[in-house]
Amino acid sequence: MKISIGCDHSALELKNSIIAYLKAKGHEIIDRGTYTKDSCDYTDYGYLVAKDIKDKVCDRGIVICYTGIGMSIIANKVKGVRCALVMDKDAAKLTREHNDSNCLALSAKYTGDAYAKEIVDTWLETEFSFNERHARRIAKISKYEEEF
Ligand SMILES: O=C(CO)[C@H](O)[C@H](O)[C@H](O)COP(=O)(O)O
Repeated sequence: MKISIGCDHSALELKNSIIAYLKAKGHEIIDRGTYTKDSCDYTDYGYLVAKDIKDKVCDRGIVICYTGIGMSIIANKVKGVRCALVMDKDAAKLTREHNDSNCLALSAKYTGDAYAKEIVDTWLETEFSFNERHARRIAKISKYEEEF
């Protein structure tokens, strides 16, 4: 899979660790930064990843900040992006099955390195359940998005 990934200063180590992990598994990575621990704004990196999803230059996106909240907010501003902030493996599975989420937000504060990788694996490996009610709700998200 081609995965775009970005973080702010608070999540640099987790981002780099996940990138190394995913590359070792054969995934293609677009690293949108940040690249140093200098304080920066999560908005700029979350936007770049979300834009990659919107522009279809990647299959999925992963965004990471201290809580994961800021990143999920900015990513969800971009049309077509369904970003889920996930701290639990079961939720990683459910957000793929129910929401067909195309972006995963992680927290460097609340989620340790090993568990974050388990979440990433689950999220990448779980397919959307092509169920009428889930498809209908996702279509409504797109419809409401068009209205604003
Ligand atoms: O947006 C956030 C909070 O929801 C992110 O976790 C940021 O990483 C955090 O705000 C960064 O804070 P800092 O004090 O500038 O390191």
